[in-house]
Amino acid sequence: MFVPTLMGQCTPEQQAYWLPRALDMQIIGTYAQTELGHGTFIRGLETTATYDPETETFVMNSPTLTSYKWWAGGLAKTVNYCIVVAQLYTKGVCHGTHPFIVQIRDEETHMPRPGVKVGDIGPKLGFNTADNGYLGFDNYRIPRDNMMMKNAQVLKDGTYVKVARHGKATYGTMVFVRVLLVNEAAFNLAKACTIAVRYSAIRRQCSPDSEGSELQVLDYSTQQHKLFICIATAHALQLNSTWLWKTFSDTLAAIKQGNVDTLPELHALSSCLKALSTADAASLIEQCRHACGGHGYMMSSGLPYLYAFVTATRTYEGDYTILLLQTARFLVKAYEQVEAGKPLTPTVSYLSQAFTGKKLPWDSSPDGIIRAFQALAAGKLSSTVKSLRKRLESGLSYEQAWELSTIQLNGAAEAHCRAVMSQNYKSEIERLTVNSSPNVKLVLQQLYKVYLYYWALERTGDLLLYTSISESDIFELQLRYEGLLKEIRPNAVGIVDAFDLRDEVLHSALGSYDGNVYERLMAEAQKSPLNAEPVNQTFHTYLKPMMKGKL
Ligand SMILES: CC(C)(COP(=O)(O)OP(=O)(O)OC[C@H]1O[C@@H](n2cnc3c(N)ncnc32)[C@H](O)[C@@H]1OP(=O)(O)O)[C@@H](O)C(=O)NCCC(=O)NCCSC(=O)/C=C/CCCCCCCCCCCCC(=O)O
Ligand SMILES: Cc1cc2nc3c(=O)[nH]c(=O)nc-3n(C[C@H](O)[C@H](O)[C@H](O)COP(=O)(O)OP(=O)(O)OC[C@H]3O[C@@H](n4cnc5c(N)ncnc54)[C@H](O)[C@@H]3O)c2cc1C
Repeated sequence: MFVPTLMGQCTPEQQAYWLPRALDMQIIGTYAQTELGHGTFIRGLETTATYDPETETFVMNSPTLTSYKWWAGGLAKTVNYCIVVAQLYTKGVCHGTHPFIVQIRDEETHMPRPGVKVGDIGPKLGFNTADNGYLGFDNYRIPRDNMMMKNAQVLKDGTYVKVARHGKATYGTMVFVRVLLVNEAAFNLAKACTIAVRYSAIRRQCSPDSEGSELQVLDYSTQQHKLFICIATAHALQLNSTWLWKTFSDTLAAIKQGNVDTLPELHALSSCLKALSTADAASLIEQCRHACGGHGYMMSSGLPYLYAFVTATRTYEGDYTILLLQTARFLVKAYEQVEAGKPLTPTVSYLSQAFTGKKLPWDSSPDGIIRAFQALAAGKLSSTVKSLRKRLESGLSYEQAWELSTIQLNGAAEAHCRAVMSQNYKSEIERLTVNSSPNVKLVLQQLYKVYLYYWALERTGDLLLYTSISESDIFELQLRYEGLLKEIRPNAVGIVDAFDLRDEVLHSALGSYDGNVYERLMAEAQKSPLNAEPVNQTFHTYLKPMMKGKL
């Protein structure tokens, strides 16, 4: 996050000074925005940067315990520089949060600079290879030039100058990392399902008829139900990640030309796609662990590490709930656009359906299900706006009405994102497989149908509300979904092998390519320190005295 912020928030002159040093690892930095007391509410951050024109410096301070920077990766013991997001004061006026480059340790001795308090925040659920730290300032001075001045400046005499035309220029790094995190979610889910599917092909358990041999657990329908949605989702996230990256690049190019019109849609898309991709990946990685029984609970399976790493992404770079609410904010505005007869941006063009007043005729084809997801999203948004307006009519303020409607707002945002992801998934597969062999086309079509059928069956309640789907349609769809799982089964191992993830990347006794699961589990067990000697010394110090009643 240090380098992307230098690139996004510094003037060309500042980049010329800082970037080469950062890229050459002459300095190591982190991005310190979150505080002990605030992570989501950026405008509530308490760290201050007060400009002193006498010395042409900013004085950094942590006025309260809750103002201590908290969480930044590498902050505890690794970095010697930080990008610190602080409330900027000059001439007695607060201009809100701005980014500053702050040296916190001596480049030679690595000792913390005078006025800097820094340390580790302690053990975490995962991410323990990163020394996330805390940071406090006590009247610590930095040069004026260390304010990152691409979007705003403070002149030598303390005059504040706003440069960027759009108010959220300083949030650019977060959008960039959110876009990256969709790809990270796909990559880590692909690892987990490779591990779980390979293991499920090796693992044999139970024989339905007492004479027969035990079945591969991958042959069980319930195991296929657990795992094939994981494979389909890994592809869905990867294709949406590529699509979002292009949207991000196009928006950046437009902003460089001074056109910020597509920024709100990019923020809405990056928010909900980051939220859903990280939440789906985390829950499906845990589902992969569940599918591997006891051995999935071993650290040597690689699955606990993957879960602990990915579940953090649901929180950092914008908590799941918060980001969906950002998307909901954009959707409510789009709804009002439709009412006013104004044109809509591409990803919300389907919202006009919300005004037909009719249920969408059910069509179980892939395109029909995608249209159903769009009708569902439009219907949920319409119902949410109705609740919002009912509360406003009761005399509540907009903020109060909004807060009371946030459960529905989040539901509408999730439905919108599912519709966007489904549309992208199918259209990207069709675009990318134009020249593919029939077999590849068939397998990838089977996977996106698993995705569509799975989520349609997960959302039958909403489909009954907003489409003409009937009980028998749902019954038929369930049978079709279960049949599709059986069609995929023969190719399942080949499909995860196609992720082409080396053993060194998987780090898994269960998922290694050679399938020698039991030998690897035993080999990993031998590494346990408890196996260093036949009798551990605790027998003599605790167990034996206890058994002799002497403890
Ligand atoms: C958005 C908030 C929640 C609210 O902000 P606020 O200022 O109050 O704004 P609002 O009033 O809600 O809205 C005002 C308007 O501004 C618009 N807006 C808001 N945000 C943005 C934005 N980002 N872009 C554009 N527009 C924006 C909003 O729509 C409103 O517009 P309008 O008025 O409706 O028109 C805000 O508080 C917020 O964002 N909070 C979340 C805080 C957050 O995200 N914190 C993150 C801290 S940093 C962090 O967590 C870092 C984590 C690092 C972990 C490790 C990262 C690993 C990277 C993985 C990738 C690895 C890739 C390489 C792998 C390899 O090489 O192998
Ligand atoms: C592994 C990891 C690495 C991190 N790395 C960094 C880093 O390098 N740099 C950095 O600056 N930060 C980092 N963070 C911090 C991260 O950005 C914050 O944790 C995140 O932004 C969430 O903020 P918070 O922790 O204050 O949670 P809070 O915002 O306090 O959320 C707590 C709960 O309150 C809910 N909530 C909060 N506000 C609202 C609201 N307005 N409406 C409804 N519900 C609400 C949330 O949904 C959540 O359920 C990291 C965090 C983790 C876990």
